Formats: sequence, structure tokens, C-alpha cells
Amino acid sequence: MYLSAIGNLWPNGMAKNSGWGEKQDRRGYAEIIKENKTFENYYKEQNIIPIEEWEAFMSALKKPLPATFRITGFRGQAEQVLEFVKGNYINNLVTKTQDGDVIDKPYPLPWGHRVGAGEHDPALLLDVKSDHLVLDMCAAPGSKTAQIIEALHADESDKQPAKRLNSPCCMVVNHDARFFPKLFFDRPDGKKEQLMYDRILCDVPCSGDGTMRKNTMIWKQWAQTSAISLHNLQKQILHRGTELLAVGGKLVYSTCSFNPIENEAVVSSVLIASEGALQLADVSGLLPGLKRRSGLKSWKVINETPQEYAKPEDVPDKKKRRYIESMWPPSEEDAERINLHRCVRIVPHDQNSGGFFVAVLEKVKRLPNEKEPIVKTVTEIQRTEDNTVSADSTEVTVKDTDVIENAATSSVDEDIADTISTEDAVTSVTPTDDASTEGISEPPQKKVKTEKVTLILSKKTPLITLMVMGAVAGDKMLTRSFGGKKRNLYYTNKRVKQIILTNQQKLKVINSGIKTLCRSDAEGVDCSFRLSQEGIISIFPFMSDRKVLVEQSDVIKLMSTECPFDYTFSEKMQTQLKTFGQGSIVFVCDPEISDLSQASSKSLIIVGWKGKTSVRSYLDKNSRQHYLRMCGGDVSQSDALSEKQPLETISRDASGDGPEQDDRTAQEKFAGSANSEEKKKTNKNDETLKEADQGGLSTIKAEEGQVGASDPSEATPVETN
Ligand SMILES: C[S@@+](CC[C@H](N)C(=O)[O-])C[C@H]1O[C@@H](n2cnc3c(N)ncnc32)[C@H](O)[C@@H]1O
Repeated sequence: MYLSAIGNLWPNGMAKNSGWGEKQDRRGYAEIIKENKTFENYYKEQNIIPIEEWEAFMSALKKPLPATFRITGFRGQAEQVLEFVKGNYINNLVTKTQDGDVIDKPYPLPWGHRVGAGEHDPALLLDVKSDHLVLDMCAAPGSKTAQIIEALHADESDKQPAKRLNSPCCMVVNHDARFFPKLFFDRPDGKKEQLMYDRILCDVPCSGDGTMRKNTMIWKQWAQTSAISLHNLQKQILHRGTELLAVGGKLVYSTCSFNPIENEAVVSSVLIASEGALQLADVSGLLPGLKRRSGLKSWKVINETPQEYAKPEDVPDKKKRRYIESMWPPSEEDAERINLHRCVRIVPHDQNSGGFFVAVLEKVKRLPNEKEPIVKTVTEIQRTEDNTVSADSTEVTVKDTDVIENAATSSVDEDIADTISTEDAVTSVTPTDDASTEGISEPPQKKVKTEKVTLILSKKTPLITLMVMGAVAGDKMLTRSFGGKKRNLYYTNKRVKQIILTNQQKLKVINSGIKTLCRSDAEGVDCSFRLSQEGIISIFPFMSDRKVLVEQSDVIKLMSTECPFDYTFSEKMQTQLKTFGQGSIVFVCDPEISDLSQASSKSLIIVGWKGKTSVRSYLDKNSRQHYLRMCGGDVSQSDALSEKQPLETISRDASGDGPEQDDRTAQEKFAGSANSEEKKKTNKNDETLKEADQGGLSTIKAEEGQVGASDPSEATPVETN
């Protein structure tokens, strides 16, 4: 579940100072002059709204966009957070007036439960079900992808959280959407069949004038030629999307632009070319409460002077490549036949939102030039591929039988992600020969700059079964390292993994799955891996052991001290700790449960390490501060977490999951900060214990070459849009 609220959280004056929503504008809100006569004249000509509404339209555009926030996560936590925010903050606010403007209290968006801020509605109109195969063609930076992932996980509610992109059924790849390659999957009869997607989102690059309330620089930079430059790219992306869409599937085309050249013109040209294979869906009954305008049936093609080209023939020869035929409106008859009015335009003054455009396309039969679904044999596939490097299926043994129930031997294959450096990922895209060029211009043969494209794969085989079946890693774990020791094990979906392996010659995979186990060659510990905070919620339900039920005071101790000794915790926790040897451990805190078997997704679950005589958590400083506050602890009283302490003195481990594993540094810090009663207890006895413990904790080798990265989603369950 996710819930929404919208409201002017900041009075105008504060918004001005804070720069809230003024993303690209470093000069501050007050200095931007919200006037652009070219913009006004252009859209008056285009009739995007009746002229009598013009003032209301312009006046709404000039106001800052209300702050909206969406509570993500899984049902239990989302409800708790919403109740908390309402109870502790919203209920205490009063409606105020400032400079004549009424500042409302935050309120839930009126059009239903599962709705984010307006600009996210396209993802909702996709109607994603948990067994769908979904392709998000222009995914960066990923906010709609996050919503799609939530929809894929919707059935699992409390079992499987959908934390932004942290999902076993998501794969991020880097390709130019216009030439997104055909991918194949293995059929039970051993043949390979082309993947066709149930749902596709084409949230294409656009001029973005619907976001003027947020991106105020657009007031200054706006020009009608942006739409002219983008039209062909948008059309190519949409066209490629329709080729990859399964018959019976749905595709959402969306922009944050008011401009019909980027909207209705793109949609109508692709629809007409499809000769009835594509239809515009009637979405008037969806998202009740969302005020919308029908798609336009006619518009003008205007050049920069500004002069109208009434028909393609009016364009001077030297500009013919720029002004292409598909920019002009279809005949009245065609516009009627394809139901162009079913496109949706959202305007800011209807519900105090941004502006955007959405069209939902349904594929009812194959496209005119689309052949029967391709089925190839493995040999055929290999013949067509230049490179025949096959997946390395090195065996890796996960030795920690304590940690994961039924974990025995796991066969781990290679992900290709490590073959792509960050630079490569954004610069080198060679279109594959099977990206159809039907109806679109030739694919560029030179290197082109591209953004990420996200491929989300169905999770028909739920991740949950994989561990219970005794194959923790068997067919759903990936590692991204070639040769040598495997660093991290990523928990993924069986289909995602199969598709990566089947299509590794074509796919530039950036990311897939959830980091669940990290290498940790600690001396004296019979396990080559440790748990990762990032993947703990996925793996927790299958852990039979290594769990400790802790009290609130224990969490406070754990969060405020680097490596607290066992004896400093509650009796109950100490008793449990005594039963464990050194290694990965999980702390569970939940005031509502008395037994570990009652732990649920609402429980606080923290990954840590049990040394000989002390423990530690694998959380970064921000997360520890967050949990400390949540448990009523005082951050300012903790030397390890105090804001005053320079960041660099809190070292982190190389995997990014927590503090550096050199326990001595932390212990020295602990011993050195003698200003609290607790720390004065660091006596001779402790010194002996400390030395003993260092033998265990300090010998854990940090993972090689991993860049530290915190898990901010842990600490920030409320996301702002
Ligand atoms: C409107 S934004 C998408 C926003 C995204 N859907 C979200 O909700 O966060 C369009 C994105 O497409 C990217 N893009 C531009 N050209 C592209 C191409 N040829 N293929 C794929 N993505 C492209 C842009 O860089 C931009 O990040």
C-alpha cells in the first residue's frame, strides 16, 4: 500500500528561502520572473484550454507547486507512518492565511488510495498486476519505476516490502529506448521465444513545460522549437514500445508537456500507422476524482518566428528534415476513428497540480509488419551472436548453515554488470541488429549518450519459495564478480536471472536483485558470508537462527555505541547472545511481541555482528541516528553519533553496510570518550575483554573494491516528490 497527502507544508516565505521545488534554479524563487509571452501566445494558438480559463491557468502556473509526499513501503509500516504523521504533525496544524493566500493543512489526495502526486498517475494507469512482465523504457531517475515495483509486489502486502528499486524482480539495463533489443526466454521445450511485455511505460523525454511550477527556469528557457526537436525521438520510442508489446498488453505514453506536437501528434501518428492494431483505451472511469481534459483533435505547427506551417508542403526545403509530416494533426475523420479525445491532458488550475499528458494504448492484434512470435533454437541463437562467451557457473558454497535454513550448496552464475564501467554505461550503446527500424530513422552507428532503461520482470515465481525449497542461491542468486571469490550474492527472481543469462550478449545490465549476503572471511567463523542490511527483510522469514529479540533500551545502546560489550545489554539479550558463536546476527525489536516467531514486517530488524564479547550493528550513521531517535534515545548524548563529530571519524566498512570492520578503531573511540557514566565503566576488565574481542572482530577482512553506500531508504520512509 502506499498513501498520499498533498498540501502546502511550507508557507510561501519559507518556500522562497528554502528553495523548495526550485530544483534547477540556484538564484532563488524571488528572482525568477514568471512571464513568457511567447509561451502564452503559443498555447493560446494551440487552444489547449478554452480562452476564458486563461487567467486561471496562468495564475496556477505562477504559484509554486504544493509539496506532496508519498508514503512508500509495505502496508503495516505505511499505515503506521501515516497515523504517526497525522497524529503528531498534521492534526496540530491549523489553516492559515499569508499574503492573502490560504495555506491549507496537508490533506490526502482526493482520487483514491493508491495515488501519488499527479505526475505519477501515468504509472497507475498502466494497471500493473503482480504476474506482469513490465518494461519501463525511459526510467531514469526512477520514480515511476518505484511505483511499478510497488504494484508488482502489491499482493504480498506485509510479506515483501517494495522499497523503491530494491526488489528481486527488477533489473536495470542501459539501452537507448529507440533500439531496445529483442530479448528471449527459455521455453520448457528447450526453444527460445521472444519476450513480449504485458505492460510498457514510455515516459518519454519532453520539453517539460508542465513542470514550470517546480522547475521555474522553464519560464526563461521555454521555446516552441523544443517540441519540434523532440517529436521524432518521442515517436521512435513509442514505436519501439508498441513493437515489444504483447497482443492484449497495454502501453502508457506520457509527457510532462502541454504541447500537442509532443503528445497527440506522436500518439496519432503511431496509432494510424498501426492500422487498427493499437487502440486508445477509454480511461475516463479510472482514477475517479482526477480532473482531466480530453485530447485535442487539431493543433498548429508553428516555427520559431513564430509562423504557422499550415501543411507539410509549406515547410521550406531546408527545414523539411526538421518539420516532419507526423507533426500535423490527422484528418478529422482519422482523429474521430482513433478516438483521439481519449488522450488525457492534466492542467494545473483543475486541481492545483502540475501539467501532464497521458495516453493508454491497447494492442489488439499484431502490427502490420509484425511477424509471428519468434521462436529460436539454442543453436540458432548462438549462431546469430558474435560472441559466444557463456555464463560462468562457478560453484560457491554458502557455509553458514546456522544462518539460513536449508542453505546448502549454491550454484552461482555470473551477472554481466561488472563488465560495464560507469563511463561505458552512459556512453556506449551499439544498437543491436534486431532493433526494428520500421517507420523510424536508421539507428545511429556512432556512440550515443543514453540514460538508463529499466526492465522489470514478472515475479510469477515468488522469491519467497526459493529458500524454503532448499536452494537459497541455486537458481535465483547472482554474483557480479568474475573469477576469484564471490563478493556479494544478489537475491533475484528466477526469471530475471534466466533472462540475464539467455540474453547476456545483448543486455547491458546495471543492476539486478537485492544484495543479501556479503563476503566476510572472518577468522574462526565458519561462514564466508555475512548478512546485509539491504536484503534482510527478504531473507529474514527464512532464517531459523541467529536472531535476538531485543528491548528498546538495547537498541538505544546498540545505536549509540560503536561496539557495546555483551554485558551492557539487558539480561534477556545477554542470555540470548550467550547461545551464539561469532558471526552475523539479527536484532529484532518490537514492543508488541514476546517471541521471535511473532516478528513481522512491522518489527525493527537490524543486521549486526556478534564478536567474542561485544556486538555491533551494520547500519550507517544516519540510520543509527534515526533508529536512536525512534527509540527515544538522545543523539546529542552519543559521541559516536553526535552531529558535532566529524563524519570521517566514523569509518565505514568497504561494503557500505556499516562501520568499518576494524573494531580496534571503534573500541579506541569508545574507550576515549569517557564523559558518560557508561563509558567510565571501561575498566581493566573491559580492556581484557576488548583485547580478546579484537581477535574476532578486527580480523574480518573488508570486501575489496566496494564503494560505500548507505541505505537511505531505511532511514527515510517518507519520500518527497
Ligand atoms: C521524463 S523522464 C523519465 C522520468 C521517469 N519515468 C521517472 O518517473 O522518474 C525521461 C527520461 O528519459 C531519458 N532518455 C532520454 N533519451 C532517451 C533514450 N533515447 N532512451 C531512453 N531514455 C532516454 C532522459 O534522460 C530522462 O531521464
